[in-house]
Amino acid sequence: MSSRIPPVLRPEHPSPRPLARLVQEFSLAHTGELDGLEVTGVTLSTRDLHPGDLYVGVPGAKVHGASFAEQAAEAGAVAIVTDDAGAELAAGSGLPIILVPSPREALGGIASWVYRTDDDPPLLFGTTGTNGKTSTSYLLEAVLKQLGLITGLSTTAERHIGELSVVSLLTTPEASEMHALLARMREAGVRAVAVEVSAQALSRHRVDGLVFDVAGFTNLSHDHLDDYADMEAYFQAKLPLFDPDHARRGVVCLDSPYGRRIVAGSRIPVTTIATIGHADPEDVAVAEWTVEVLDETAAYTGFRLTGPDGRELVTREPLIGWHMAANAGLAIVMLVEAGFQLEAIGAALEADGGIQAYLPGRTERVSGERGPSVYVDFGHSPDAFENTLAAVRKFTPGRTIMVFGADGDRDATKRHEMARVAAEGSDILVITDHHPRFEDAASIRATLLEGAALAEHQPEIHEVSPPEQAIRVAVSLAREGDSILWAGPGHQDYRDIRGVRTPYSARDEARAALREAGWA
Ligand SMILES: CC(=O)N[C@H]1[C@@H](OP(=O)(O)OP(=O)(O)OC[C@H]2O[C@@H](n3ccc(=O)[nH]c3=O)[C@H](O)[C@@H]2O)O[C@H](CO)[C@@H](O)[C@@H]1O[C@H](C)C(=O)N[C@@H](C)C(=O)N[C@H](CCC(=O)O)C(=O)O
Repeated sequence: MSSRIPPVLRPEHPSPRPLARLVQEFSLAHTGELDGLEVTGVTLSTRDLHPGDLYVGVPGAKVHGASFAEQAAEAGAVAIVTDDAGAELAAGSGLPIILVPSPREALGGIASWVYRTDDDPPLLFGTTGTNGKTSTSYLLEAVLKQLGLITGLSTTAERHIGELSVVSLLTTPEASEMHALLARMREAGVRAVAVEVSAQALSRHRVDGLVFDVAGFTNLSHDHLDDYADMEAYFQAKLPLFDPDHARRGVVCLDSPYGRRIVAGSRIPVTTIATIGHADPEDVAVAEWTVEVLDETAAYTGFRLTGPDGRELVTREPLIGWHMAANAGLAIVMLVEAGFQLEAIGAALEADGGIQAYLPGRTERVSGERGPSVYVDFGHSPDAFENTLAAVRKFTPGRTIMVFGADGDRDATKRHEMARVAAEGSDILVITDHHPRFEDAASIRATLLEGAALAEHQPEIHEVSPPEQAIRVAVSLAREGDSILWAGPGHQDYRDIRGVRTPYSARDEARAALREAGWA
């Protein structure tokens, strides 16, 4: 058992800035003497506080960050930035106190100032939406690399600085970490960065102080309704990315009905893209760019991207399913909007190792030549299940076996629908555990069984815990020609059980199960 918290990437050679200047430039009230104090970093966690940091005490869901002011002082913080409530809590710490109405809202601007991230920034791409934002970000990175740029990446899976890779804790890091990451990227010569932007990040000001050159929207469907009151609130959380504070221009995919609403609510110039046969025909008719899937196999998808002024790109990429062609189309149009020529992008796609780029755990085939095809996927919403199951079924001569569990302590309202969609699209369903967190795994499975019972089509259903056992049961039931789709864990290398991250890889478990069954 181990609990591993990924490191926060910071600049290796921070350049100190006078704290008095920050207060002056931002017109902030303060108590305590600031003259002579220099700041080299910013954090909102004492667990990641370096001497010389400004500690930003935010009111959290559980506790006010300012209640850790004394620990911050002991760890070498130069001052604390907080609100009125925080100032009372920090009074005994001996730290100078800089007052702001909302520390979370102030964090992005302050971090940008400390790390000087608005000084010659790289090309910034930000992608949001329920499904496809990680894949789109990886695709952007892959093509940008082929175009000759040193790239950076921030996704739910990993952060990349050129060739350096570190696993992620949050999908979108807190603003202090985001700006530290960008400063570290600058040291490494990074000139283009693809960032996955979650709704929670927008609601919590995690991308404040960044202006994306191009913002992308994939789609919106049921997710995160533990955090948002309803779909409308979830939609509204995404909209600020399409605001001049956050992006210069946008590319909006119209495949879900929310695309049209993003266009209507956007306050920046946007261009649109839609997938023929999947978006509403009226949206396809008005979209400036269209994606048309031409041919598909279990190994690749060929598609045509058509844009204004007769622009066209026909390509065949090692991506599975129409939804991946939609993500690729979005990434390509985002690059066009950033000023790259479609022809150059086409050449980058054709180049060896281009988009072959590693898309870890995105309908990743982990089986070999013999035996059932086994795919591990990261999708964990009903919509993602539907698309991935449809793609897998299409190339499966035999039966489709699905293995999945649901997140504990995350949106419980989607569990019935996830299970119903999974039952509808599979011949055999193996219901198992995912990250139980602090919930009871057996009762999550019971809810999933209830949801599966709502499907019109009833597959053979097994309930197997833990997931290491579930994949072995699935493999033992599979025959040559069958496919197994294990949805949820994707690239992740741990399971969260009662707050402890236990090392575990679905990809490794699936390979081991195939070996033990004599298929590999
Ligand atoms: C609901 C939520 O967003 N919570 C975030 C929030 O935690 P919190 O408000 O509970 O913080 P708290 O425990 O009350 O502590 C308050 C403050 O005291 C600080 N503190 C606390 C203890 C201590 O010893 N020292 C210290 O400095 C904390 O760092 C924090 O700044 O602030 C923390 C510090 O930055 C975040 O790690 C934490 O994200 C948690 C881990 C989380 O799971 N967030 C999810 C909802 C999330 O943001 N998900 C999205 C989308 C995922 C997706 O794409 O599906 C994401 O972008 O990851």
